[in-house]
Amino acid sequence: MSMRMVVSGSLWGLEREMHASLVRCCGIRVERQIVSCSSSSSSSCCFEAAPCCNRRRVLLLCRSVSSFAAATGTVELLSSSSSTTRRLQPLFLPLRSGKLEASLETAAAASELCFRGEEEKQEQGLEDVGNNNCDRNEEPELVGRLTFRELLSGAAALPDHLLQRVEDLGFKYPTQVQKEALPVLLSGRDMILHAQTGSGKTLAYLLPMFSKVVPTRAAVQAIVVVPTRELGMQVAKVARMLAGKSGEVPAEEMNIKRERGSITVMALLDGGTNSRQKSWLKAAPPQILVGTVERIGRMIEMKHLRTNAVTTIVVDEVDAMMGAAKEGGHLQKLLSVHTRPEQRQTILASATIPQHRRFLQDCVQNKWTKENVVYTHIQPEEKIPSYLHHRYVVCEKDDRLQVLFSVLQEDAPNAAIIFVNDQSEKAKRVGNVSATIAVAEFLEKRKAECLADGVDLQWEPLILEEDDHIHTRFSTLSDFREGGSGRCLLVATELAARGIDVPNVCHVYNYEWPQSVTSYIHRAGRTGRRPITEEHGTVTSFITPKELFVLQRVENELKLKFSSIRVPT
Ligand SMILES: Nc1ncnc2c1ncn2[C@@H]1O[C@H](COP(=O)(O)OP(=O)(O)OP(=O)(O)O)[C@@H](O)[C@H]1O
Repeated sequence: MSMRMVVSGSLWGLEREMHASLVRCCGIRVERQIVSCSSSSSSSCCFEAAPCCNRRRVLLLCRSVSSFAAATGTVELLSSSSSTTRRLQPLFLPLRSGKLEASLETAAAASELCFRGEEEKQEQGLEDVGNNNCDRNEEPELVGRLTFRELLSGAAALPDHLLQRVEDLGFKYPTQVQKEALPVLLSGRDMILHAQTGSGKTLAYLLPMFSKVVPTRAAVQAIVVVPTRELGMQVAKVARMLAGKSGEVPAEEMNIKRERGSITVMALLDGGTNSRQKSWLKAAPPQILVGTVERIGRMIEMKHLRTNAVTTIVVDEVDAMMGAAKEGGHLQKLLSVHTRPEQRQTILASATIPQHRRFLQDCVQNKWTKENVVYTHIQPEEKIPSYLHHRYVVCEKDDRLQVLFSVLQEDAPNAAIIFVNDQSEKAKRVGNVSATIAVAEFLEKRKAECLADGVDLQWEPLILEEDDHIHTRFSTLSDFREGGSGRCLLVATELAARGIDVPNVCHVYNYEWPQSVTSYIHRAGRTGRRPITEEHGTVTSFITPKELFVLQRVENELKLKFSSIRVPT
């Protein structure tokens, strides 16, 4: 049986153990977990969990008698208004002297009758009294086929024109993260959205934002903060598609072209022309702004950007930004000085939120979010999508280019990203050739040699790195997205690791081993980006014999298995 689990503040730190114990003692697999930070957490957890209850059972673990009583009371209250909340199950878990499994067994035994009763009813094909035909969707095989319209009509409603827009764009079924997050976000709650790469977080945060924006009001009402220009262009493009702007709007001149009554989206990104951005913001403020944090901060401080009408702030890749000294400072100022949490809905999203409990506390203490922020973690046991295949090749540093060439020849990917590490400042100063250029030039050279022998590899190596001019970066990424006529191989630094979405990338190569496990997750997540189909993607790392030990660490931490490949001859 798979369930959702809700843990209140007093049980923080025990989730991981509880997942394992629930499987062992009760045969329950936790598919999603909610943590509430509020002081009256058990009651607020019930409210949080209620929207999910018409699809799955939700287990609410309480440690003290008083929180259990509060939870039971709230469930009863909710049940009188909605039959679906009968699937919300408070469980009293006294947890004396750390005996988690013993407490869990006793608690589960006490509630078993209730679960078994429901299972038996389902087996006999009996419908729950008072439940409408929603229950038919509770069959596991049908859950994945719930449409946006079914999910978002009724209590957690999305305006019809937006639902229509989503369907017109070809999105019929919500992904897991959208199913979980949208009802809660549409109720107006703040959220820390922690879900795997490629799981569809962008749509999950943009739809509630669009549902609140008033098209006739010429003021910035929503801000999406992103770490890089590249990700900003991508998010702005999705937002413009939702706003009904046809096709891609690459030139920032188009931002100002606002039809009466329609929502406008402006990209306020590093590298744009300051004076133009200023006059656009003044003459025709867009309703939605997608920007890099430094640029947004500067515009606010110079009083070109007014934030008094802002009702939503989204921070995408929040861990990357909070973790960077400069961006972190600007971001904190935006969240707690330039705007106030009680005046807005705040959504902080990422596929990686290290030390999430600490982060949750920081959010509340520093007033980055409201106190009752919901922490939504989709598939907490799976930090990386299960449909990625992880391989490694052992080779010495000096042989790496040749080995890369052989592996590429064998794989023949239509679109791939080859990651190298950022060049150090010292290496730049002494004028060393960057790894991106070394790899791309080598591939070009071998391509030419093969062509001279009558073999057309059809490779098109492209380079993406921070030091390139923004226009070069923009056109490189456009070329890569469009695919061109050949097999596109993007040789990129860490810049391409966060958020970039090119669905046909089937291979990622770590030409240089990433500097952290977090970086491995994000690089790997550039492939396998079709959340509904769960198509496989392959991640191949090139490591020296001395680096072999790092694989074990990643295997343990991410619970994955690397397979070794031999150098193709
Ligand atoms: N409901 C859906 N049905 C089909 N495809 C979807 C759906 N929602 C999103 N997608 C597609 O899934 C891909 C990944 O979505 P998105 O970029 O939002 O992922 P993400 O969770 O933000 O990933 P990352 O953490 O890597 O940034 C995109 O190509 C997007 O168009």
